[in-house]
Amino acid sequence: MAISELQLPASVHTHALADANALAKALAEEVAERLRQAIASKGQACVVLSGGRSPVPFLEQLARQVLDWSKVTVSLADERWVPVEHEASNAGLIARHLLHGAAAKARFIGLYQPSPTLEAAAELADQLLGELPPIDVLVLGMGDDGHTASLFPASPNLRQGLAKVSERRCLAMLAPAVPHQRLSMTRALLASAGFIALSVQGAGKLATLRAALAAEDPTEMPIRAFLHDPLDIYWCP
Ligand SMILES: O=C(O)[C@H](O)[C@@H](O)[C@H](O)[C@H](O)COP(=O)(O)O
Repeated sequence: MAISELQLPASVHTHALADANALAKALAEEVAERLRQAIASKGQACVVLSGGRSPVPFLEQLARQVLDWSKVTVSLADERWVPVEHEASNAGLIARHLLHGAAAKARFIGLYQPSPTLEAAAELADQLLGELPPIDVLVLGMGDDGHTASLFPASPNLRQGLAKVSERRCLAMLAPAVPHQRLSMTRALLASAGFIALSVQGAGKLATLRAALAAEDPTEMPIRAFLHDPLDIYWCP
């Protein structure tokens, strides 16, 4: 099965790449070009990235791109509520695979905050994200259950997290897999991005996308919140 077989809305563009390295390179080049354009027109650029396992080759390719990283703000679509030293930290992932060499000059705004409770940490992150410039580029991943960022089906706060209009930028979420406690940018903030890419690999994720396209309720599969607006899907077998 290939991504071209999906019945996608006209606003969704697909990029089918031969393998994970080709996808990483193509997506990194697209993201870098859009960041250069934002810097040229506004003097600054903001990119919001997702964590997980698959983004590593993309992050390494992005770190190699030639652009004025001192004018770029990098943030995270979501975070596991663990310190940056923890192996599951998305901030740690970004530090290891993107923010080195020239890209170390970028400003990073993370979501993790030490706090007595997850809810209080989300409120702190929400305030900190008040400093986030307009998002030029957002790169989302997607879980097999149709979650994206840390907008997980059945999570408390999910309905608030999926609201099209929201004062909140960040909410506490619960994932079915450890680390359960997550912090997620809200749909309202994520959907404000100028360019949104969804990076997915393998037949399983294609099957998830097919299921997501077969119904409308985003509380069942939160990725649905992003499939009916402009979106570029990068896929490889
Ligand atoms: O913190 C996270 O885990 C991510 O932000 C999450 O939303 C990720 O994008 C999906 O789980 C897909 O992960 P993979 O791309 O590694 O399968």
